[in-house]
Amino acid sequence: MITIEGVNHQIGAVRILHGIRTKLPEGRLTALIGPNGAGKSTLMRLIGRLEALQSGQITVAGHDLATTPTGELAKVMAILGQNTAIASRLRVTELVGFGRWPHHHGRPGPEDRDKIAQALEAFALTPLANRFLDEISGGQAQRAHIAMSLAQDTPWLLLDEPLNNLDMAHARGLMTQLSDLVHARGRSVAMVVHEINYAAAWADHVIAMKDGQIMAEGGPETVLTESVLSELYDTHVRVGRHRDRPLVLHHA
Ligand SMILES: Nc1ncnc2c1ncn2[C@@H]1O[C@H](COP(=O)(O)OP(=O)(O)OP(=O)(O)O)[C@@H](O)[C@H]1O
Repeated sequence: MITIEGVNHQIGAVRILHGIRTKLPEGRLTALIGPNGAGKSTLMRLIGRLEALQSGQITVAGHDLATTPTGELAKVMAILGQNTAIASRLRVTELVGFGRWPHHHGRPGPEDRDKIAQALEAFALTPLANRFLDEISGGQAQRAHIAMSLAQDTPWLLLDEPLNNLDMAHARGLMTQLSDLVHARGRSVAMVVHEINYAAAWADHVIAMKDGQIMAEGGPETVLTESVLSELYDTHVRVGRHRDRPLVLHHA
C-alpha cells in the first residue's frame, strides 16, 4: 500500500496540493484522473521522490520516503515521469538496461540480461534493441521508457501518462500488460491517465483530482459517474456501459 498523509505542496507562492490524504491499494491498478493542472503529476513526483516532500508523510510498502535510502527504494518502486528526456545517443537496449541498475550496480548478470530481454520482448522492441533513441519514433521511445521501468522489476510501478504517443493497439497492449502484472503477478500499478475510457476499462481503483485536491476516489463504478465526471472536468459528460463497466461518452 502507498499511504499519503497531510501532503501540501507549493511552488513559490502558489499552492499546488492541499492536504492530500489517501491510500493506494496494493495488488490493484490505480488510475489518477483529472483536468490539466489538477496536481496529478506533482503528486506522482512526490510519491516517486522526484520532488522533495514539503509537508506530511508518504510511505510505499511500509517504507517512509523521508528515511528510506534511494537504493532500497529503487527495489520497491519504479517511476516513469512525464517528458523524460534522456541522451538520444543511447541504444534502446541500454536504456532498458538502466532499469536493472538498482539490482546489479554496474555488473549485470544473466538474470539482468534475461529481464532486459523480456522487457524488450514485452514491448515489441526486440527488433529495435540496437537502434539509438533518436532513430526511433515517439511512441517507440515511450515504449522503451516503459520497458525500462518494467525491467526494474519492482512491486510498485508508477507511470505518469504512459499512454502518451501510443497508438490504439499499443495503448491497449500496455493496459493488458499492466493488468496482467497486477492480477496475475501481484504487482501494484498507479498511473496518470487522461483517456478516461482506459481507466474505465482497466482500473480497479480511481482517484479523481481537481485544483490540488482529491475530489472523489473508489472503484470505477463510484468515480466514473456522470455527476462526478461532469463536475471534475466542468463539462457535461454522459456515461454508458460496455461489458459491465462504465463507458464515457464525450461527443458534442
Ligand atoms: N515548476 C513549476 N512552477 C510553477 N508552477 C508549476 C510548476 N510545475 C507545475 N506547476 C503548476 O502546478 C499545478 C499542477 O501541475 P501538475 O503538472 O501537477 O498537474 P497535472 O494534473 O499533472 O496536469 P496535466 O494533466 O496538465 O499534466 C499547475 O497549475 C501547474 O501550472
